[in-house]
Amino acid sequence: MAEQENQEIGHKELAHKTLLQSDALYQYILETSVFPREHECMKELRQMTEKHPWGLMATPPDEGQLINMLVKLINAKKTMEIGVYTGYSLLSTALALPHDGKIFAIDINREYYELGLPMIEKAGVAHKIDFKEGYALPLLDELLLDENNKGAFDFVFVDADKDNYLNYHKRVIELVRVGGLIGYDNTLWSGAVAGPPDAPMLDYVKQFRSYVIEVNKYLAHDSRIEICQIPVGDGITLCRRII
Ligand SMILES: C[S@@+](CC[C@H](N)C(=O)[O-])C[C@H]1O[C@@H](n2cnc3c(N)ncnc32)[C@H](O)[C@@H]1O
Repeated sequence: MAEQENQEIGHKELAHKTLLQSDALYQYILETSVFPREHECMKELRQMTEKHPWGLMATPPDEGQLINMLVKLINAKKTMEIGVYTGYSLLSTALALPHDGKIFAIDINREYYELGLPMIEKAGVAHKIDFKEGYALPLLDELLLDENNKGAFDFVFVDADKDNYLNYHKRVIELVRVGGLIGYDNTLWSGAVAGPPDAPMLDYVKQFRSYVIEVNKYLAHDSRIEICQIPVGDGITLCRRII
């Protein structure tokens, strides 16, 4: 019984990430809005990633579509991604950027990135990506040593270790320009943020739940930003820097 409850509050059968109650509705959104528009190389990358043992880590296709739209709406040219994995959100960003746009992309694991790289190359956007293998925190600190990087980024997508989100925010807020956007992924954390701490939940959900709650509280009261919580995928909090 407990195991069954666990599955019910986690990602549905671990087959996809969505907070929608009905799988049929999610499928409807994908089939009517996302898949007909999905770039051929994004599709290839997504299908390859779905077969990877950690495939569930990837940004889901409806969220990828949202990121692509946001990057275009704010006319972003210089962006950053923290947590690349095989590159689904990276490719959706790269495709939205102008030809001379740039993404500073960070991940501790280059092998993951290299799995998706052939599809990024096929899409003709690999030249926009500056991939850095390493831990994000020291790389952000290094960027901050150069005054020219402060306020230089139009968009930053944060999708790595949840226990560091607050540390990332303290740095990224200085790197994004006023009027620019930061997207923090997984901020609804399978819905566990709204449930009691002793509710049945998958181990990894339990492990990081308090960090996600802490960052959500912080963002809600940070006067340097306006925020908007969007229940797409596992929840993305958009933060627009205002001062
Ligand atoms: C959820 S996945 C990213 C998914 C990706 N955005 C996508 O669309 O497929 C998280 C990634 O963060 C990376 N990561 C975890 N901790 C990190 C850290 N401290 N610094 C940099 N990358 C990290 C992992 O290697 C993993 O590839």
